[in-house]
Amino acid sequence: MMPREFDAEEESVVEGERERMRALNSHFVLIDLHSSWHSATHIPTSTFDYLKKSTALPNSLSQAFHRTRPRRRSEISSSASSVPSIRRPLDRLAPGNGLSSVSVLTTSRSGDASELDLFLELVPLRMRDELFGHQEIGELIEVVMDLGRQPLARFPSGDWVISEQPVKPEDLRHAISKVGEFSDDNRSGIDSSLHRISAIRNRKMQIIGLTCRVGRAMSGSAEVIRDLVEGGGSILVIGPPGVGKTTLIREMARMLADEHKKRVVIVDTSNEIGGDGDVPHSGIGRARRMQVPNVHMQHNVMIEAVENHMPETIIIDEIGTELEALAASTIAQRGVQLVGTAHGMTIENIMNNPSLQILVGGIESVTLGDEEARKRKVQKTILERKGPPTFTCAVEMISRTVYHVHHRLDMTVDAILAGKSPRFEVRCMDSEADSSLKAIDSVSTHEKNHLKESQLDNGEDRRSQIESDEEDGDYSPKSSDKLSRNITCSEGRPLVYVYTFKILEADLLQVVSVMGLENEIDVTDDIGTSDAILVSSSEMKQNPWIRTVSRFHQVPVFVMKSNTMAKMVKAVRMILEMDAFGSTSKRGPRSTFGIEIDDDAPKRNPSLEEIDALEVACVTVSVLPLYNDDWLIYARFHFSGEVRLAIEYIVIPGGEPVELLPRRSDIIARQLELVESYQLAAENSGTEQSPRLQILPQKLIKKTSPGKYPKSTPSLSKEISLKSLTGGVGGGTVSRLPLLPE
Ligand SMILES: Nc1ncnc2c1ncn2[C@@H]1O[C@H](COP(=O)(O)OP(=O)(O)OP(=O)(O)O)[C@@H](O)[C@H]1O
Repeated sequence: MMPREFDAEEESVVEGERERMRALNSHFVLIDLHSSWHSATHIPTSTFDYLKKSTALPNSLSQAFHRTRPRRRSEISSSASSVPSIRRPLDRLAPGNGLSSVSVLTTSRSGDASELDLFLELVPLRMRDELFGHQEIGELIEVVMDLGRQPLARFPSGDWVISEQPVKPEDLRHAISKVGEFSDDNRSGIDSSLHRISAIRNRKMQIIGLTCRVGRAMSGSAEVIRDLVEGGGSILVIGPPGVGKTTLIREMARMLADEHKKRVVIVDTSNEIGGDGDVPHSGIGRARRMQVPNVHMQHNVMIEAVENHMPETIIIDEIGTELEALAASTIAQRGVQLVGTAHGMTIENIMNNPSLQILVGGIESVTLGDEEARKRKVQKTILERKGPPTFTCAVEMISRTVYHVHHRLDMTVDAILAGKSPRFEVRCMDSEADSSLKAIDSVSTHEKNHLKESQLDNGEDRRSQIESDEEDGDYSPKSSDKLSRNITCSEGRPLVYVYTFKILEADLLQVVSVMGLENEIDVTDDIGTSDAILVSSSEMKQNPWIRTVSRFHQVPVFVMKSNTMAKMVKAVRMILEMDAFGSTSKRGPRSTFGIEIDDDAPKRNPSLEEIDALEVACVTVSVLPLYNDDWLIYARFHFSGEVRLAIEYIVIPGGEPVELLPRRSDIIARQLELVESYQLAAENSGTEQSPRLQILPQKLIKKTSPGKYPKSTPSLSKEISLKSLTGGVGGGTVSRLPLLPE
C-alpha cells in the first residue's frame, strides 16, 4: 500500500486528535494513515497491555504505542512513508475483546521510532522479540552483549535480562556486521544515527563484548539551562557516564546554532554528538561538525577548529586528558565560548584530577606568613586557585532531570579550597514537560546530599512551572513556594532570609544588629529559600543571570548602587516592608526583580549649615585604651558631617555612641530625622539652650502615641522629649542609654 501525504482536512483531524489526547490524558493514540483513518481513537494503557501480550505486534506499532507525547505534524506526515499495514493483526484481535474500534486503525512511525529500528536491527532476532515485549522499549538506553553471558538491556528503571540464553559468537558477529568500523577507541556507530557501539576485545584483539547505546536527539533537554547558554559564558558539564551529558550538549549546540545563529563547531571525537557518517545528524541543527581521525588527536582538532573555522562556540565531549584540558584553556583564552563535558560527579572530582585541574584554574599550595595566617585564621600552608578557570560556570548533572548549577566556577572552586560549601542552584526538569515550558525548581544547598540520594533513588522531582518571563511584569512573592520554615521572629512572623551577592554578609548583619532586627531578618546562602536578594548594582550589571534566577525563584532583588551603611539600612527597611517600594517609584510600577535602593531625597534644599550638619565630614576621634586589648572609640565631630559619617563609620560598624556638636534646634530636628532613617535612637546630650544630639547604637522604638517619651533609667535623666526640643520632629525613645567616658 502506497503511503500518501496528508491533505488539509486530514491535517486538521490529526490536530484535533492531538487536542483530544491532551484533554483526555490518554496514553496512546492510533491514527489510520491509510484509508478510513479518521476513525482515530484513544486507548487506555490496560487495553494496550492486553494488545501487547496477545499478539506479535509489528515493531513500529509497538514503538508507536510507547510514545506518550503527541507528535509534531511534520513527524507524522514525514514518517508516513514507513507505515506498515497492521490492519490484519488488529482485525484478528478485535472480536470479543471490546476492541472493535481498533480494527480500523493503523499507526504512524515516528522519527525516533525509525532510529530505534536501526538500533534494534543490530540485536539478534531472538533478543529483539523479547525486547519488544518490554514496556519501556521506547526508553531503552543500552543493550549489553558479553560472550557466554545473558544479554542485558538497560532501561531508566534498571537492568533487564533480555534472554536466558547466553550470547553466542554469531550474535556478536550479527551485531558487528550492522555497524561501521571500530576506531582506535573501540567505538563505532550506525550510519545516520546517534547510536554508539563500543567493543570489548580479548588479548588477541577479537571482539568478545559489545555495549550498544541508543542515541537520541532530545529537543528541549537544554531548556533548563537556557539562560546559561544564552549568557555566552563557557559551560562545563560534569556527570557520571550515561547521565546524559552528550545528549545535553548536542541540544545546546543546536540551540546556539539554530536559535542564536552562532557559528558553532563541534569537535566530535567519537561521532557521538553528530552521529556516524559524513553528513551530521539533524539533532545538531546548523552546527558544523569536525570528525577526529584518532582519539589522541582531539586536542589538535580543537585548536584547528579555532584556527581554521572562525567559530564563536566550540562544543567538545569528554575532555579527559591534560592535553585536551590545555587545548580547552587555550580556546577559552582566545575568546571563544566553550561548551565541554568531563566525567565526574562533582567539581571536587575535577579539582582532584591532576590532568583536568587546569579546567578550574589550577591549584597551588601557598605558604603564608605568620601574621597573614593568623589574620585569615588558617594554617600556614593553604591551597589556592592559580588562575581563572577555563569555564565561567559549571553544571553538575546529578541525573537526567536534576542539575546543580554553579554560576561562578571561580567562586565555587575558591569556596571548596577554603573548606566552605560552595553555592549552587538546584534545577529540576520535568522530564515530561513540553519543551516550550521550563519546569524547574530549586532546593536548599543544605539538602544537597539528601537530594542526591533521594532523587537518584526514586527519580522524583519537585516541580514548579514558570509561566511568565516578562521583563517588567510585577508579582507578589509567593511565600508558599518557599520551603516551610520553623524559625519565626519574636512577633510570630517568619524570619526573612536575605541572599547577598557581592555584599558583605557581616556588614548586613551588623546593620541588622544595630537596628535590633536580629529576630526579623537573617542571611542565607541558599537562594532557593531566600525571601529577598540584595546585590550591588555593579554585580547586577555584570551578571544578568541574577535577574533570571530571581525571577525563577520569585524572589525580589534589591539593588544597592553603593555599599554604604545608609543604603544597607534603607535596604533592610525595604525588605521588611518598613519602607514602601514599587508604587512610589518615579518610573511608575516596576518589577520586583530590580528594586533600586534610593537615597532619601531631601524634602527641600538644605541651608549651608544644614549641609554641614548633615553631610560634611571632619571628625576628631578619641581612642581610649581599655584593659584586655579593647578600645573605646569616642568621636567628636567638629564640623557636623556628623550624622552620616558618625552613623556609617562608628555607630553601626563599631556599635559605639557618638556625640554631635551643639546645633540650632531646627537643625537638630533634621539630624534627628536622618538618625531615625537609620532606625537608630538618639538623645539630647546638651542643655536646653545648647542642644546636641548623641546618636545611640540602639534601635529606635517608635511610640504609637507621639509626644509621650517614657524615661528610661532615672539616673540617666538626660533623655528628653526631642519632640518638645525640636518643635515636633522626632518621637523616639531608647530602651537603654549608654554611659560615655568623661
Ligand atoms: N533527556 C533525556 N531523555 C531521554 N533519554 C535521554 C536523555 N538524556 C540522555 N538520554 C539517554 O541516556 C543515554 C545516555 O545518554 P548520553 O550518551 O548523552 O550520556 P553521557 O553522559 O554522555 O554518557 P557517557 O559519559 O558515557 O558518554 C542515551 O541512551 C540517551 O539517549
